[in-house]
Amino acid sequence: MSLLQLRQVHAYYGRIEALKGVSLTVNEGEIVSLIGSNGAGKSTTLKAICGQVKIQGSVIFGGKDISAQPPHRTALEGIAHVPEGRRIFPRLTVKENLEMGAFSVKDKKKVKERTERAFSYFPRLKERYHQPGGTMSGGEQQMLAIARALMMQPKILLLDEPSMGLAPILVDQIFDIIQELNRGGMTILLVEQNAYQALQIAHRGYVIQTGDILMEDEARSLLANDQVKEAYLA
Ligand SMILES: Nc1ncnc2c1ncn2[C@@H]1O[C@H](COP(=O)(O)OP(=O)(O)OP(=O)(O)O)[C@@H](O)[C@H]1O
Repeated sequence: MSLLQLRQVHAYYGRIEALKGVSLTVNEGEIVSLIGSNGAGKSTTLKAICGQVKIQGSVIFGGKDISAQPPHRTALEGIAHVPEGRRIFPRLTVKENLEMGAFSVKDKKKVKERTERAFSYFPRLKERYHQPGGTMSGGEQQMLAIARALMMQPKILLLDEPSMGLAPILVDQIFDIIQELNRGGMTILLVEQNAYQALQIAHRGYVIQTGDILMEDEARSLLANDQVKEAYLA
């Protein structure tokens, strides 16, 4: 069943048309990877979904048109966005960062349960519970950014370049965790420049180029596609 649908979405930064009619679907339980080169419109697609840019066209989530909704509303609908550059609160501890992720949840017991659940995916964060986020390694900060997004118990995770700037061993760990989250039932839309690994863990994928969807297919077909290999997997 389709959880998220973009229908002919156009997005603008002033006069720049960053998305030129993007249509894509994410079904419940899937990992869908959106790949493309620098400036292709990957981050803008995620921003369009969560209401951070002005759009034309429609975004349908769980059967409801959420096109005109601002970010705090789309978050409440169940859309969690982990932006590029892992914007955690650097001076707050891991614990406080996680609590901020669940700011609208008043029941402390629930917050604690969710924290424990996040730690089951990210045991490293448990060891760093009282450490300020900004003093942790890049990989740990990425883990914290994802864990914080999980605190709202979203229906979908939008991940923007989670592997960016990480050492290969940490990239592998992050991709493993993304897969594990998906096995636990989380639906994921993954934006990545690391096209090879992103397609390896995805069910389906889309290729975006200068604001247009160029291709869509099963991830394994995209991995085997000569055009994709030449442009994105070389
Ligand atoms: N705030 C902004 N103001 C003006 N133009 C912008 C802004 N943000 C993005 N753009 C432009 O919109 C287009 C798409 O950018 P976007 O960040 O979505 O690409 P991307 O595929 O995520 O690239 P990258 O991998 O480099 O992050 C680019 O041409 C970019 O220069």
